[in-house]
Amino acid sequence: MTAASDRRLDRGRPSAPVIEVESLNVTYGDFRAVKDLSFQVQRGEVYALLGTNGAGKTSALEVIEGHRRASSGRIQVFGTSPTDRAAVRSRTGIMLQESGFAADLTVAESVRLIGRLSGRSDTVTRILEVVDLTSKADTRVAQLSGGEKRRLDFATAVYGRPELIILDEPTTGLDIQSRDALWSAVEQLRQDGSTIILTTHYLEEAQQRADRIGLMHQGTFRLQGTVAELTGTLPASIQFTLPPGAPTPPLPSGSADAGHVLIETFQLQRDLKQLLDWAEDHRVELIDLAAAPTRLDDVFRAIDTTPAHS
Ligand SMILES: Nc1ncnc2c1ncn2[C@@H]1O[C@H](COP(=O)(O)OP(=O)(O)OP(=O)(O)O)[C@@H](O)[C@H]1O
Repeated sequence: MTAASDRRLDRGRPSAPVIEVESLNVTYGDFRAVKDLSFQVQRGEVYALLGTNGAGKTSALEVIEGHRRASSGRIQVFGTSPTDRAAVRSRTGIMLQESGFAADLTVAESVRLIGRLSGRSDTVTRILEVVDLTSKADTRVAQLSGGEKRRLDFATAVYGRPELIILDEPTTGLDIQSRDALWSAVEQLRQDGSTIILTTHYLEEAQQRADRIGLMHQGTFRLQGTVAELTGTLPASIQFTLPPGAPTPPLPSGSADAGHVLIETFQLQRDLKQLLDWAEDHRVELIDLAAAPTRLDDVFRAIDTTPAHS
């Protein structure tokens, strides 16, 4: 039995979280970049840390990676300290925000080096296929494009199919095909039992791919949960224009300038049905009718007015 199938079989059993963060604080001098952050990532989850620029995402990830010491707090990875290299490093693949490869090594040499440093076993051929750099195996790192360098960074994280994969803005600078390929590779790793934590500024990706999201602003979580839980914090909207002389619709609504009506609702389907039934009964045409569910973008835009919670 392979390690991967072993892990798949294990997934049904309750197990300790892979990452446990309790009251994490990271300070730079007098500046508190991360303030009392608490969360857990369960085995097999894809967890996305989202947030505004400077929210503290990379600072928090660096502590989980073991690259930075927390100013205070309790952080456990696989039930031990992330700085316990012997226990954690060989089980963890990390893609940093910025590449650190020697410019004069070739792509194949770089991957071989990763392999030796990781302590995991894999083949250069397989990894180059996963990150679609087979045709660049003999190209020097200095000659790679920005997107190709990012794919080589991804190779560092997935070499040897680690149990925990930490990705800091993995798809920044990648074209749409490369982004889709990266997400397919992540999905495959997750199916094989890996746990993934990542940061991204592409909200659509997080909406489609993450099991849970932590939304950070100014060092703290403003919201944490599934996409449905996050979008459920704001109302959806129904908009239309009433023809002159039409009766008043049955639902509480916002501005009616020039007959334009905006209805905000947490019960989109129910209220839309009620409105359509009313319009039919009263023979009213709802001009330019549009119903929009709440999107992650809306939640993100409202971040300034969302109170902090730990
Ligand atoms: N080494 C450092 N010394 C001083 N301040 C730092 C240092 N690293 C980060 N900061 C500050 O800490 C805050 C959080 O930075 P961090 O890189 O963790 O944010 P982020 O959420 O990853 O941001 P982005 O989305 O822009 O990458 C920022 O205000 C940043 O300027």
